[in-house]
Amino acid sequence: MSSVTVHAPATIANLVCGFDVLGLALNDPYDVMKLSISETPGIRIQHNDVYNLPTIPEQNVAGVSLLEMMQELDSHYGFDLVIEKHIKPGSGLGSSAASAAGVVVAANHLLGNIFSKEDLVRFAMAGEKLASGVKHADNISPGIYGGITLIRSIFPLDIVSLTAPPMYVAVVHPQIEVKTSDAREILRKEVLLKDAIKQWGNIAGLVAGFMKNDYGLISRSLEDVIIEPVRSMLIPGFDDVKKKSVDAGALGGGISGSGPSIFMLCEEKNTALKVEKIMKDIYDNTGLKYHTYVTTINNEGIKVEVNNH
Ligand SMILES: Nc1ncnc2c1ncn2[C@@H]1O[C@H](COP(=O)(O)OP(=O)(O)O)[C@@H](O)[C@H]1O
Ligand SMILES: N[C@@H](CCOP(=O)(O)O)C(=O)O
Repeated sequence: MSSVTVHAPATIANLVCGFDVLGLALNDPYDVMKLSISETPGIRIQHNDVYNLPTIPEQNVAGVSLLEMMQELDSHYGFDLVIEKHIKPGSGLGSSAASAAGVVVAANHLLGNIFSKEDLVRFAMAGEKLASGVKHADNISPGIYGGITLIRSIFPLDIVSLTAPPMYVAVVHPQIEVKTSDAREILRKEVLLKDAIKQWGNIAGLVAGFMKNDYGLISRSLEDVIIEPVRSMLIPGFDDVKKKSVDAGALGGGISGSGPSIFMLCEEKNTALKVEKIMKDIYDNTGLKYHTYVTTINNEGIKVEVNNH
């Protein structure tokens, strides 16, 4: 039986102004998944973690993504999947996307890389639909392509890999659960033209800032006038973290995905460490449990290791 082990990274969707269109992959944390291909049909899932997630394939985002892929295969293979989750579900760090993207990358490897990266995103979006009710690709794409990606269009898929200057990312994950489906439900369905103009100026500015290695432009563009004012109300300490981090020299930041995690981009490692300290001080005062990370952008994306038996 052949098997591979993949490291599926956490991802930060939206990158403040780019709701559903921008995302980046992180070097830490990541899930570890072992996938084996066998001649016994069906998908068998085991979770070696503390999150009590469903193991029935149709209820697990990894199972649903793999089923989507299997519909396009002629042969009737079976798969055994062991998931060791380190990215807490409902963290805003792309926990569901890590499972959905990780499993299709692993299966593609076992099948001889017959599918393109774009195909893999298409399969994994079925997992995101299960988790959040909507097919969005802003977490899955950076996992599969690595680095920072722009989803110019979802139907049909048009994914653009962006380059960016080196940056450090400080993240705080307050231990409250915000389900992506709930955090989407509370959003207004219409936007004012004046807000839309600000928002698309910021998205264009952020993409240009990444591509031109222009930290000043990146910093000025990290502003969200549409989603953040609504969702930030669900996150205790949000305004404080953001203001004090920017005062300490962070380029800017905001809600990671749909929250509750908050991220800050920094040019220097020292600044990211200062921001982490600010995050810790603020959450120590709230009494909420939390976890922090200081990490960098993962340009490689999901890492595949072949297991030798
Ligand atoms: N393999 C899986 N990994 C993570 N979440 C899963 C998985 N399978 C099903 N889910 C469900 O998906 C939801 C978590 O997704 P979501 O709210 O988008 O969190 P996140 O922001 O961390 O991705 C939870 O309801 C969880 O039960
Ligand atoms: N664009 C989505 C991203 C959700 O990310 P997650 O990490 O919270 O699953 C949204 O903002 O709803």
